[in-house]
Amino acid sequence: MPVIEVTELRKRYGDTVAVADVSFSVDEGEIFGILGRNGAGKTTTVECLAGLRRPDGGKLEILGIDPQRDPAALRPELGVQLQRSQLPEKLKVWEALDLYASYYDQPADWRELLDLLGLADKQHTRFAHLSGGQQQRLSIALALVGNPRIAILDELTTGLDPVARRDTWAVIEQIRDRGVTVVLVTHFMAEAERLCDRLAIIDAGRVVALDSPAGLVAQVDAAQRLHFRLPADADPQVLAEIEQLSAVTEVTRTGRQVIVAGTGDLLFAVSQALSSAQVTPSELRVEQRSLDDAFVALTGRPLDAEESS
Ligand SMILES: Nc1ncnc2c1ncn2[C@@H]1O[C@H](COP(=O)(O)OP(=O)(O)OP(=O)(O)O)[C@@H](O)[C@H]1O
Repeated sequence: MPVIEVTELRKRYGDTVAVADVSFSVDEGEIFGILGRNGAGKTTTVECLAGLRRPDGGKLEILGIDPQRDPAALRPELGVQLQRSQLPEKLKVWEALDLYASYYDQPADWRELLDLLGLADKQHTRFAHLSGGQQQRLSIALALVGNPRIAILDELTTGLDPVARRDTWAVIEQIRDRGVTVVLVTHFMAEAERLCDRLAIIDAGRVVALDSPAGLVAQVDAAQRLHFRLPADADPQVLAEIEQLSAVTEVTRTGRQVIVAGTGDLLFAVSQALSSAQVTPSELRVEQRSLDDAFVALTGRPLDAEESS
């Protein structure tokens, strides 16, 4: 059952169109990802969802509530952790949680949240003395302290080291296991692939694809690639024959190293051609298609190299 419905959302800032046309729905209990490059319109989309920005057009419903029309009804249902959230440096962890809990009629037990997030021993630590990962985990606790049914988490693991990032992923899975629906904004491919049940890829303010990570990969008819090494005495004519196969789109040779790109039954067709020419290749491997390939095929460009790991 959808708990969030976004229909033809539009938002511009002056001449900049941040969101041109975004539609998606989020089912109860899932981790729904919004993946895209910097500036794609992800934050604007979730800020509109959270009622923090007024859309120029389109329709938004969270649990049947319009965030602009009835923000008071939405507040107890929605926990929001936005990018660049900062707390006063001297505020202690327990003070922040106690303060945020006081905003709600039926807050969660924040001590339990501290346990869940591995911050129990940091209760009396000031915000400025927490590590980046601990600050992020505190921001998740603050988003959950109102006992929301839905949590929006924006660029949660940006700036974290790989260990802290993986710890945070485990926490998000635990939150989902507690029945909270999670909307996760990210520009990390691995994060989207690992965590999200479904994923909207947003590019230049539009949804260009929406499916499970595996479904997105399967949608893309990206070339399969076979890599192998020819034996020193191989007749080079075999590559000309491989090039003629209907499954093959391209053959690239660098010294004895060969890459064959193609579709369909590529592995079978190439193996047969090699075998009938009595050529036994070494180091044969098939390159799997990935979410990165799907992203490139759908948007025309990769995520920046340093961002996609
Ligand atoms: N307050 C604002 N005023 C003017 N332009 C803005 C404002 N906020 C965002 N933009 C612009 O709108 C576009 C979409 O920005 P948005 O922050 O929604 O994208 P994003 O996908 O979340 O990117 P990032 O990951 O960098 O936050 C960008 O071109 C951005 O520069």
